[in-house]
Amino acid sequence: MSERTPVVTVDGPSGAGKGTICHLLAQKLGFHLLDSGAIYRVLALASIHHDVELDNEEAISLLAAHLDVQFLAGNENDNIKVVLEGEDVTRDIRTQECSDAASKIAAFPRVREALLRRQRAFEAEPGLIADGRDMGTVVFPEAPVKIFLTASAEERAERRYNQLQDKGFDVKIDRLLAEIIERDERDMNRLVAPLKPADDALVVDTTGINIEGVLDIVITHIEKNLSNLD
Ligand SMILES: Nc1ncnc2c1ncn2[C@@H]1O[C@H](COP(=O)(O)OP(=O)(O)O)[C@@H](O)[C@H]1O
Ligand SMILES: Nc1ccn([C@@H]2O[C@H](COP(=O)(O)OP(=O)(O)O)[C@@H](O)[C@H]2O)c(=O)n1
Repeated sequence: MSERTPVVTVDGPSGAGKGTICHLLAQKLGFHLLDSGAIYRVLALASIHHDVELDNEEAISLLAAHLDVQFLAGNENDNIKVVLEGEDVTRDIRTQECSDAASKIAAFPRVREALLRRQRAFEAEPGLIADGRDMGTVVFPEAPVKIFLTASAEERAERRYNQLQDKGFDVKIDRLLAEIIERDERDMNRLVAPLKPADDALVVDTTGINIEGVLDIVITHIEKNLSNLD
């Protein structure tokens, strides 16, 4: 990693608000954005499309090395468009099936290794906001600013429920909560790059704090730690 490019890492469990806060930060600071979870989700979908069993580490790491994915900037309020092998999969990668599959394949060391360079290539001037589980611990360990967002599982399930309902998905809150707890366990207990705060991360429990409140806390921390912001 170059010493000059400012990288802000934002890690944490599902529904903690990483994506939301990272979009707002990238807009405010004019930085690039890495949604690393989307890469794991796309790889999971590619595995399903190619009929690769989700326990086949070798085949999935091979797919990872050759993954044909593009992240295309939408218009200002739009999310980034995700294109896998020429097909728009922006919506398909957000299903519960894909979340579950992503967290299963993300536990394989060779899969993570195969995706490392692709993630680091997002680092570019004037700066990068990196959203994920291991951004501060593994992918950008020298980042000058690290944040770890969390919230109670119940609140995260409720946020996810409202979000998926707004997008027109038919979901049940009990199932979402169970899925979030199961995914947290798998992400926190895997042998490589487990979900945990970096030693030098600011940990923010966002339970009961609205998006604006969280953004204030995070911006204050960034301003204190990135000296060259205007
Ligand atoms: N602090 C917050 N309070 C209430 N809702 C939130 C908060 N942060 C995010 N949300 C909402 O919760 C949902 C999940 O947030 P998201 O940013 O996708 O989480 P993550 O990327 O960590 O999984 C979104 O609909 C978002 O608008
Ligand atoms: N840096 C990352 C990002 C995601 N992941 C995996 O990919 C899954 C989906 O990530 P995501 O960030 O899109 O998930 P949500 O927080 O949006 O629910 C996670 O449950 C992790 O298992 C990972 O292992 N490492």
